[in-house]
Amino acid sequence: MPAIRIATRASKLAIAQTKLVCNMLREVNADLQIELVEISTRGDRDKSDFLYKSSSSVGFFTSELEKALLENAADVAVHSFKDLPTAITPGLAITAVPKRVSPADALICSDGSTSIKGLKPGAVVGTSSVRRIAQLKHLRPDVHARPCRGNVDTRIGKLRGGQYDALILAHAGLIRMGKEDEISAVLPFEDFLPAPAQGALAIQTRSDDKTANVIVSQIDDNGARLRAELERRILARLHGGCSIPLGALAMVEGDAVSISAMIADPAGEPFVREQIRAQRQDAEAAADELAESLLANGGAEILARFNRDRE
Ligand SMILES: NCc1[nH]cc(CCC(=O)O)c1CC(=O)O
Repeated sequence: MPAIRIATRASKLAIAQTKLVCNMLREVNADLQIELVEISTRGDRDKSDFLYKSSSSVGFFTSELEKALLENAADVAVHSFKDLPTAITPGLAITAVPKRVSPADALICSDGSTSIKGLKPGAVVGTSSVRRIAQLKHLRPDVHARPCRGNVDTRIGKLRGGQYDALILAHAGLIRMGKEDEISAVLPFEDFLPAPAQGALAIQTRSDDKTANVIVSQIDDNGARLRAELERRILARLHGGCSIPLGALAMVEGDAVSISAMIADPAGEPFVREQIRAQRQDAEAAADELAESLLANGGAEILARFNRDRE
């Protein structure tokens, strides 16, 4: 059998994620030959602080990987699902969403605080995500959010160097990089909703590549896919794929699903958060209903203002 070529970003986290995927693929296919194709993306090269406000950030971490698939320079691309725009690229398919690790956000503090409420007055928190900033300011109007980019090690280095009092990062990324010891708190969903599909991976192939599709589809996890797709459905209804101050989390328990979502001004107010429950077969309609309800109850104004301010 010829080697399957897997495109990955070259960051430590991306490589760690891709190795996990390689292991999953080998578990279902013991003698699979794998070749890694490392690709640098705009997101890896651009270190500007205000990335997440810019509408040109669509596909920032993913479009070069998609291009490699379309040009037949690779057969499989491994993405952090939350980085993938909601608009699907013709010719490509998400063939697997493997079992998801934690969707939560995590707090790393330099002063021993173990919650957002416990941060010292006026603390400086490093994050460039408008979703994290909005929820942080909602809970603690007195703290300051300051942009923080770079890979996980760079960010933690800046924290230890005294540039910030705390950081908010994806729990999943910290787990995958073996940095769980650094975590001060995993943020509870009641306070803090994750980005749509955070913690999930999207494994993409060419739609017509039967060989790759047969192999890759074996590591798909039904529940992980359903949850991530419901969350992204809300994102798609509220926006195309650029980064907006939206959190969404779907939970599946047996035949029932519950979906929570929030949209807020990055200043922390106005802030709208709602939840809906439904039977699994009605889950898509429930996600649409939740998105409409958010928009009707203040979300439309929040979004209009956000989009105006970032132009
Ligand atoms: N855009 C950055 C990004 N994309 C995916 C992850 C973490 C892993 C994941 O959410 O699956 C991160 C870093 C972070 O948010 O802290």
